[in-house]
Amino acid sequence: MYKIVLLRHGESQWNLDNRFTGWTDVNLTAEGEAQGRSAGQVLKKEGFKFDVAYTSVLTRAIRTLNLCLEEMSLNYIPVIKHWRLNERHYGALQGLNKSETAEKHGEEQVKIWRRSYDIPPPPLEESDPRHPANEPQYADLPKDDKPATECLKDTVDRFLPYWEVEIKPQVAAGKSVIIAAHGNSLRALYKHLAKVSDDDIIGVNIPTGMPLVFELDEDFQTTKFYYLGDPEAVKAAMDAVANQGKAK
Ligand SMILES: O=C(O)[C@@H](CO)OP(=O)(O)O
Repeated sequence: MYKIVLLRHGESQWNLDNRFTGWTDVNLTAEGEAQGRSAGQVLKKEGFKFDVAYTSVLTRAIRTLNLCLEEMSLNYIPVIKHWRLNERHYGALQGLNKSETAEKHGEEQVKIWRRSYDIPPPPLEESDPRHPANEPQYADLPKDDKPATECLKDTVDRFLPYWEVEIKPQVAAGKSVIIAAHGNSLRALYKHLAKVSDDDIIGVNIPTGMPLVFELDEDFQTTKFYYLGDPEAVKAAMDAVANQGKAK
């Protein structure tokens, strides 16, 4: 049996401001830092130890992972950063307030942009400084890999090859793995591991800073998955994420 841990980054400044974030590289709030540390404490208490960690190239996930590993006295393990674990690109919505967008376009439209499987938000122009074509950390990426926007399906399509080719072989080789990433990039992996349908993934919300454990059999079929922590707090945090797209 294999066990892997998925960890969404702690609260970011734009989570607090309720703004669409995507590939925007915002930092953690003090609360987000505390969530990263508390995830590490819970994992340590539950007896988890990791051999290797994967994260995105975005500060909020990298720092959450580092704070978590520090609490676990695991600063020494390899941390592999890859853009394929980045948050779903939110296109031209990046930077906008979610409630204000719901007031302007309607809650239903915002829910489609936030949670539908295959409808992407409006794209960024390639000339926009926020487009990955204009950001130095993505200079080496082939042009076709630099998104102007993404729906969840696009995120699945770029995350799963990395899971299959890089992460899964490590797990199969007996390494204990933690993946620190983002609400929607983790929904992409969750959808695959928990075999959630395109329709049902709309209802899945992943809270910040709460370790999510997947138990897998030898064939990498999920036998069980659960959050560590108080179930009521987990439920309240999931509902809070869902409600971010409501008009005020
Ligand atoms: O803004 C974002 O990038 C994501 C995660 O914070 O938000 P949402 O939950 O609305 O998909």
